[in-house]
Amino acid sequence: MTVPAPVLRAERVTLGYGRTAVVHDVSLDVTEGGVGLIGESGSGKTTLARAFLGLLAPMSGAIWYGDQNLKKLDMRRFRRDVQPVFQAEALDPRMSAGASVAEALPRKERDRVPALLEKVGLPAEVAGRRPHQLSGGQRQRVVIARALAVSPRLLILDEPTSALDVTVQARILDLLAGLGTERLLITHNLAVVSRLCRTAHVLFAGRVVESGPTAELLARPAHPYTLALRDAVPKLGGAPPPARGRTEARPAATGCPFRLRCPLAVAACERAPEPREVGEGRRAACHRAEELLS
Ligand SMILES: Nc1ncnc2c1ncn2[C@@H]1O[C@H](COP(=O)(O)OP(=O)(O)OP(=O)(O)O)[C@@H](O)[C@H]1O
Repeated sequence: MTVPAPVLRAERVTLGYGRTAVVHDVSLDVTEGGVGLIGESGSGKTTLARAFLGLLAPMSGAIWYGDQNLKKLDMRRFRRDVQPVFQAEALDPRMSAGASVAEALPRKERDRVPALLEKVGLPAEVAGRRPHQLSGGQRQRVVIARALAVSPRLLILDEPTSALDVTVQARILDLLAGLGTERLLITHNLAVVSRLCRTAHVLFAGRVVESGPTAELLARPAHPYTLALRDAVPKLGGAPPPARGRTEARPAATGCPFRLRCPLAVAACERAPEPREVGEGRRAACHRAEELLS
């Protein structure tokens, strides 16, 4: 079986602001079937997404689009191929939904607005309304229609449903799943990743601590941080999950960054674990991954 080439690839990328690195030595491929970046606030998800969009140059390492380094790429073409889907709050409050979508289209293609609105499940009359006259779900659909206007190859979605209530969220996820456009999804919501991404990468303190097929990674985490994230999801009607480790502790500056919060930490964790293969298609940066998996 031939493995399709990744759409985008981060190769040993370190990213930061000024001289401060916040994403460290990350390698990951954006492959077919949807890729999710999971992690708590401040773990570096948006920073990595900005680098994948060509908005932030790596301090070291490289981002590849096919066989081309983003640094040397014709960005006009790239910006059509790889589209961000921002949160609906980014819509211009003075513009109607139709005008917002039309703005993203080349002038001679502006008659495609009704078809694009229909594609994202919006009735034609919505075109004349401004953002405050739309529901949260409708606003998010307008944002998606804008991104689809240039027929992109890949969507980079940053928390596309976090501002929406659960039923609206489910309908937007159905819409995204049915589009057939490749996606890189950034979220702290594991249910969203399960629905839209075949592969998931878990980020902690700017490092990928675990990667693998989403279903297996969530069913049987190989890193204690993935386990903590999974078990922190409140179950409807269930008791709150028991606290694991010290959730308030900052990432450790030396050794494994998760060790001060980790219920499984041992002396060996003072030495930083390298990411390594821990099963088919699975990698984890934890000295105790095999124990956790068994
Ligand atoms: N423009 C900036 N200047 C300086 N530091 C920044 C800037 N943007 C983000 N950071 C820092 O980089 C780190 C990673 O932030 P980032 O926004 O990538 O995290 P995140 O995982 O996307 O978080 P969230 O889920 O809250 O959006 C944080 O420590 C943050 O404070």
